[in-house]
Amino acid sequence: MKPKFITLDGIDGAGKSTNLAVIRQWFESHNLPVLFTREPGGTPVGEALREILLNPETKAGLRAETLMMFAARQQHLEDVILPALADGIHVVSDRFTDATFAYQGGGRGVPLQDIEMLENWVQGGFGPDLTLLLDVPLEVSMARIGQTREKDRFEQEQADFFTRVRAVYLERAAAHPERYALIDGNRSLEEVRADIEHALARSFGMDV
Ligand SMILES: Nc1ncnc2c1ncn2[C@@H]1O[C@H](COP(=O)(O)OP(=O)(O)O)[C@@H](O)[C@H]1O
Ligand SMILES: Cc1cn([C@H]2C[C@H](O)[C@@H](COP(=O)(O)OP(=O)(O)O)O2)c(=O)[nH]c1=O
Repeated sequence: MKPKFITLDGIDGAGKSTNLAVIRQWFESHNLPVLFTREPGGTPVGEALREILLNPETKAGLRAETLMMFAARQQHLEDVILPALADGIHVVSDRFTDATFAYQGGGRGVPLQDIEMLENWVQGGFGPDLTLLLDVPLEVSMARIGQTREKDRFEQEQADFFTRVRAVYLERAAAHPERYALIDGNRSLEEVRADIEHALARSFGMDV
């Protein structure tokens, strides 16, 4: 079986971290080799860039922020993602290029054509086989983030920023329904789990 590249994305508070455990358990129970990684991050260079990017003190401009996301991604692809796939290991990334379209494009207003250009430069034609997109209404995301943790540089943004971020995610999923599993994250954990398991099974051609 050709190894798959699967990404998990969505606005902050949609339930990504919570549901990574579901994905992990699914791979374990099907005895499939898998590597979990994240963006920005996944390599020493990427993790150093993550520190800069998420630090509320960082005053990066729009283009510098976007380029740092892609610099981290370039290293991640070269050192982690592509080698694992070449070794027959499936890869699950907690966020990928959809997040750049959504956050830097939708949120910050970087023209989407500029992001597409960088996507082509860094990735060539490479991209996820499946993107699990967790979606929740803004109020739910805000309530969840507000309750649970110290906010990073992106989480400190205001509601209108996340409205634009969410809209770009949803537009991308609507434009390429074959690649995305749009999952309503505003339900019980059991219901969300069932949808994620269903999407994974479908992607692997298993009877569902
Ligand atoms: N389906 C759900 N129902 C209720 N609470 C949830 C659900 N999914 C996640 N949460 C809670 O919301 C908060 C944010 O979830 P988390 O998984 O950290 O989101 P993300 O990684 O997408 O930012 C956590 O406190 C988590 O327990
Ligand atoms: C990958 C990526 C992430 N981001 C943002 C989205 C998130 O707010 C942040 C990464 O946080 P995230 O991975 O969600 O971490 P945590 O769940 O630990 O808070 O980086 C971008 O703005 N652009 C990108 O290309």
